[in-house]
Amino acid sequence: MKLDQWLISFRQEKNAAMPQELSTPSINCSDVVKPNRDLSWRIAPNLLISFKYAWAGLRYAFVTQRNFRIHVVIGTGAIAICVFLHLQPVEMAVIGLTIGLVLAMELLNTAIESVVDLTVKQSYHELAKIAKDCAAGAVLISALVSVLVATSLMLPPLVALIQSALR
Ligand SMILES: Nc1ncnc2c1ncn2[C@@H]1O[C@H](COP(=O)(O)OP(=O)(O)OP(=O)(O)O)[C@@H](O)[C@H]1O
Repeated sequence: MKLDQWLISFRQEKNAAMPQELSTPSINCSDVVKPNRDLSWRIAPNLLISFKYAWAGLRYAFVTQRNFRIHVVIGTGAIAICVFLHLQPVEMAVIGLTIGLVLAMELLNTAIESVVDLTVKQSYHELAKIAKDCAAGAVLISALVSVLVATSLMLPPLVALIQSALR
């Protein structure tokens, strides 16, 4: 049985089992569940085109989002320092993960901002504020965690290097 058919029969069974005053209005799930994503304006026909769209998203974020550019520069610098300090591969992997997390959060923040702006345009809405503030909060949390991780992994070898240079 297809997913949309299953959802329709599930909802009908659920409504039949409920007292009439508690049952939810019947929704035609085939209007909501679109297995072929009929609501999408365009669907990437193959993997190569999917990568092209993903690259377009990255380029958009880099060109338009100042914070994304700052995080790219800081992340690149952090990787350069890791290489310079000869950190262990696992330490580099952890720092790389946190850099990736921050950049991914920035991209999601940009996506949420765009969807919110598309929905409410230039009008004020309390839910738009919550969505944007929470997305910005997610970026902040990931950035703080990455600073904590980078500091705890880079500081000891950096201090040791400076001390040996001063001797
Ligand atoms: N339509 C809206 N309704 C209510 N509040 C909004 C709306 N648009 C923006 N805001 C408020 O203004 C703040 C800044 O909006 P903006 O679109 O610049 O998001 P941002 O997260 O600060 O952007 P960036 O991540 O690029 O710095 C939001 O965090 C939110 O509090």
